[in-house]
Amino acid sequence: MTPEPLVEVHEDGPALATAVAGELLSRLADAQDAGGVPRIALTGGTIADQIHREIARLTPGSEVDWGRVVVWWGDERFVAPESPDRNSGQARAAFLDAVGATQVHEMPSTADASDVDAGAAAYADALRRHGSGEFDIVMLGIGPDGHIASLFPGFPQLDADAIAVGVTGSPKPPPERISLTLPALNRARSVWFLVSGSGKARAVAAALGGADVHEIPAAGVAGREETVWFLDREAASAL
Ligand SMILES: O=C(O)[C@H](O)[C@@H](O)[C@H](O)[C@H](O)COP(=O)(O)O
Repeated sequence: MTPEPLVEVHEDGPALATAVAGELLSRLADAQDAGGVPRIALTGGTIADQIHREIARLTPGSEVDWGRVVVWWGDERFVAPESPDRNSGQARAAFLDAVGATQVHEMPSTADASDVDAGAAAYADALRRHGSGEFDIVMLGIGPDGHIASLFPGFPQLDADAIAVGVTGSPKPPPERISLTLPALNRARSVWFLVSGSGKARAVAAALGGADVHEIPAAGVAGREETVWFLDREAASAL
């Protein structure tokens, strides 16, 4: 039985980004102090980018050695490696390069795999090889429709039991994506939802209210030890 989700509300997006970045650095430092090499999965999106930039700003004042953090993604757009749409490219620009992250496992691009399903299979193999099916922290944005990663309402991938899946016809452009599945995401010790803005308020309330996962995919994700909803006031306004 996973513990009840925690809800943390911050004034606005910038305050939310600072709080999440600070909490992440604190958790990573604690894990490293205990001799661990923490494994995290990043997400894409607007608030995630703000959080990433705060991580870059706050890291110099932290004890975190980013060379001893293993970085994965929960989802990625299946586009050319240099495309500005790539979640990994955005994260590298926002903080990974600046903080010196070296154990970074990007999801395949169109240059790495013949198609989106082959890319998903390759990422699943990489996760199995590195034994990192057990993430310490998975971070997830959420769409107005309740999607998380690239798992969208009504899509068959919501019922997949593979580690990673290809997605085509995404309602959020670009259309082709690779995503971890619900079983893979739910193997995380901690799941953090990162949500800013009134446009997500209905989805947040529905997910916390026990909506059907096929209607609100966010309702189907929980950490084995912890689930935290990091919200700003607008995103929390329907609770
Ligand atoms: O690749 C993606 O698009 C993301 O992983 C996606 O799941 C995102 O996190 C949400 O759509 C929220 O995005 P915004 O924060 O930009 O609304």
